[in-house]
Amino acid sequence: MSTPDTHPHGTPFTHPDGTPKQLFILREIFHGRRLQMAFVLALALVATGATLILPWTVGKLLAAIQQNDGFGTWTWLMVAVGLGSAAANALATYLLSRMGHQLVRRLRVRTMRHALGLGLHTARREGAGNLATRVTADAAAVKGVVDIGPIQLPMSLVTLVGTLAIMGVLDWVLLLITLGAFLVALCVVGVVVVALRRKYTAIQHEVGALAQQFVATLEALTVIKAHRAERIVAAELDTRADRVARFSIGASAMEALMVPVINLGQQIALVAVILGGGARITSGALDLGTFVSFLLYLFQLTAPLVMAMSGMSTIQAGLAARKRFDELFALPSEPTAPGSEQTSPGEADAPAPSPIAGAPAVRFEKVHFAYGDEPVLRQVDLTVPATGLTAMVGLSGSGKSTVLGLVERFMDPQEGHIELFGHRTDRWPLPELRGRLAYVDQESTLLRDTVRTNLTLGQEEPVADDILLGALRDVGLEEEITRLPDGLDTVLGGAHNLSGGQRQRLALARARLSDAPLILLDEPSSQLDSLNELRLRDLVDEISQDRAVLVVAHRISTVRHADHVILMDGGQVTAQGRHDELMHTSPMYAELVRGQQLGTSDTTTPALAGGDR
Ligand SMILES: Nc1ncnc2c1ncn2[C@@H]1O[C@H](COP(=O)(O)OP(=O)(O)OP(=O)(O)O)[C@@H](O)[C@H]1O
Repeated sequence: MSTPDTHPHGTPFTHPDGTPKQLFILREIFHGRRLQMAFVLALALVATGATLILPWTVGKLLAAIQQNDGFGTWTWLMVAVGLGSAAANALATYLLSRMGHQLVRRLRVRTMRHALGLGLHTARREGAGNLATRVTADAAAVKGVVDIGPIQLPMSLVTLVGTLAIMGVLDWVLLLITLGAFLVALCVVGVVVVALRRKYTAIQHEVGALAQQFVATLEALTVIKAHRAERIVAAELDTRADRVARFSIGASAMEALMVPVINLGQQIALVAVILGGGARITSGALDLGTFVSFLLYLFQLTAPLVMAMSGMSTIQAGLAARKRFDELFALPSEPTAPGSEQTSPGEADAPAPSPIAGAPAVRFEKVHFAYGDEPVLRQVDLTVPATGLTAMVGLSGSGKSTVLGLVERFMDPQEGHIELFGHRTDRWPLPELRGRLAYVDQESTLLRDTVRTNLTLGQEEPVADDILLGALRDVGLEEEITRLPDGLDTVLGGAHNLSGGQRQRLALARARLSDAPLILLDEPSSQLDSLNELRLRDLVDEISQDRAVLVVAHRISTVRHADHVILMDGGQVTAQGRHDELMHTSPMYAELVRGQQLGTSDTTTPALAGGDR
């Protein structure tokens, strides 16, 4: 059985070629920037070369001073080499860092687009906080690889090898003494670098989980405060933060080992070289100038070594983050995402089918669907006529919202098929399919954006103010919106929030403005007062004259009004027909209606979606 975001035939949510889209950091940096990269490389080589010859010029200067001959030239050369090395180094670092920021920008854009293009179920399973961490902390970790990986780390290694080579030329015996002294230190550091990778993976995973839990907590803030549960949820968050800290402290302990171990290696090497060098000078095998140069190279050895080792740990963190990006990019996206590279064969490129005249707006045939193992819809057959109002009723949890989600293709059925205006939904290009639907979800979700944006969501052309105000008038919201400080341009969500009923009406106005031939309304009147409910009824009547409206009905008044009623029970359609017919033919429907009529004080518009199953 396929997962909810997976089509039974492998489309639309599977990868076109079945391979995960990996993040190749170095390839991404070099792509289209070969010249710039070559320039940075040249600068880095100049800086490294200058660093390598600096001690040699010092040795020459010393010799010139001893012989009192030409030390001015060597002084100037030494200063020029020192300054040249610093300038080339600074410029290379800046250019590389700039490229890193550009790469991170591209990575963030790609991540956000990919996240927006994920199937709804997948995105929710991943979690908002966890996805957001990819754009923040994980992207920053990848930047570390760019700063270190392509230039600094190789240059450190070149400097290291170059320094060792020059030391070998100066005195190979002293070089052997140096290597022996450093060997143990390097082994310890090598083990630490490998262990760090595991630590960084764990830290990034825990940071994602912490962000995820924090976001989920903030989303539930009203309930948390109302139940004075701040302390309990804070304690849970503390536990998560503790886990992050524990792993981070473990990593810090390892990182802290590196520099002292290398320094210790250097100290031991220094003592050994001084003793060995003294003996060799005494025996005449080594002169003082060469010995001083050797010592300077020995001092210079630590910097590239520390850089290489700490660079390795930064790279380990970046590679652990890269794995998290790879995991995200491997998640299949819907073929609707803006700029999505993923299309489903034969689907996204296909022209939109023309609606078949006389075909119903929606037809389910033997549809079976489960979010996990437990079936939510079983063998569902239903029809929504191309015009008129169709009401779907049933107890809570009977699968009504799931039916709407399947029509929208937020997920696909595991068995059976669904038709929209005579064509199977899996044959419609997804944007075309959704372009034919207007959907008001159960929560009447609004964007944290202006009233105007919320009203015209999905419309490509700007809509005139009088049309927007007309739609607001139809849902009784015109006055309330014009009273807001910036009217249609007031940003909702922050200082200006709407009540539940106002949100519901705004969402209805958005559906009103759309010219979609099928309107899906998920309990649109659950928070409306009787006056606004009457408005809604008029509005739906008007819209359904020439279009199909499928409404998950909450109130008996809506159902009475409907041209067609679908009764759901336990994931199955148990009856379909007109309200009057069903009152006679379906005892369950009659009982539901009567039970609800008795169970409410408002006998004119009693609620129909009743108690939990
Ligand atoms: N995203 C999801 N993941 C897992 N299970 C889900 C998910 N959404 C819904 N369900 C389950 O599917 C079943 C049907 O849910 P659905 O929301 O379709 O019912 P409904 O009839 O619309 O209920 P209500 O009237 O309360 O809104 C329920 O048992 C619910 O727990």
